[in-house]
Amino acid sequence: AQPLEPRNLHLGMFEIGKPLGKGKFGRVYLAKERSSGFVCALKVLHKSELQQGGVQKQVRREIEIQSNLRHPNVLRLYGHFQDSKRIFLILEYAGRGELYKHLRKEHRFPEWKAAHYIAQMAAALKYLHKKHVMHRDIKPENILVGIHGEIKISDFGWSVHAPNNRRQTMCGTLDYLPPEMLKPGSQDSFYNEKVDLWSLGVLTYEFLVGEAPFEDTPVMTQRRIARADMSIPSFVSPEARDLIKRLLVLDPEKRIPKDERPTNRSSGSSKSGKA
Ligand SMILES: O=C(O)Cn1ncc2ncnc(NCCc3cnc(NC(=O)Nc4cccc(Cl)c4)s3)c21
Repeated sequence: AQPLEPRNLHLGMFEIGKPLGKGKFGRVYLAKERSSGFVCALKVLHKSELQQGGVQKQVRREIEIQSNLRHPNVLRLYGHFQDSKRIFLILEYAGRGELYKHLRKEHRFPEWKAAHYIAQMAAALKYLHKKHVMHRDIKPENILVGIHGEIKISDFGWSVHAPNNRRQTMCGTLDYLPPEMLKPGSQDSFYNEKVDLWSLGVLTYEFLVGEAPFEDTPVMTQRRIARADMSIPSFVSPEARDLIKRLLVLDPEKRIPKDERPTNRSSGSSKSGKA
């Protein structure tokens, strides 16, 4: 049954549990819907802070986009409600919390674990892109881990329908920004969901190496991104190196191209273009 069926959702319906974390715009709590016992995560957003941040429209868009998404590797947004001062997002609870905490603790993932995670990310992105939704903020901080170790892309606060030429003032790290979002050429420079494939390449690198490929001072990071200037350590396997190199391509249309002809390289195997 849909435990959160009634449209008149309100705070009194929930027993609030431990705090799960606090983001830039609000806190997240473990919560249980009283009548059904349904466990979820409740994100509390203060309208005043959203106004100050000028992000109310983004929250509305996130709710609209994410309410229609159903995929095992995309964190569910079950519903939302508000009172005079706050907006509440009713989210799927991810039992093993934030992926970046696991990454920092382990420094970097062994290839079997990184491959398992990147395969799930690729499946989630394939699903999102088929619906012409681009996330635009893929990074370890926006990936959660479920109780069975499966990963969930979360926080669609920056997601939009593709294509898009809106200039968003980015906050947070530049490390994951694709070149086409760094300095859009002319005003009508559109970018599309391929931006997520660049970020997937950065994520693959960071899982395997333990730091982002273009990590540097902000100015240098932008310059290195614009040139796809990175070096891959020798302990990274040839297969992983190949995947990173196929994702961190400056031309968005050349990232993991769909109908790639196997290159007739003399040495090495020519792999199919399948992502
Ligand atoms: O991650 C943690 O801190 C702790 N944690 N641990 C377990 C767990 N299980 C589920 N959710 C968690 N956290 C909430 C993740 C989010 C999902 N969707 C969001 N959307 C959003 O913040 N939107 C938003 C806000 C303000 C402005 C704008 Cl523009 C958009 S946040 C969990």
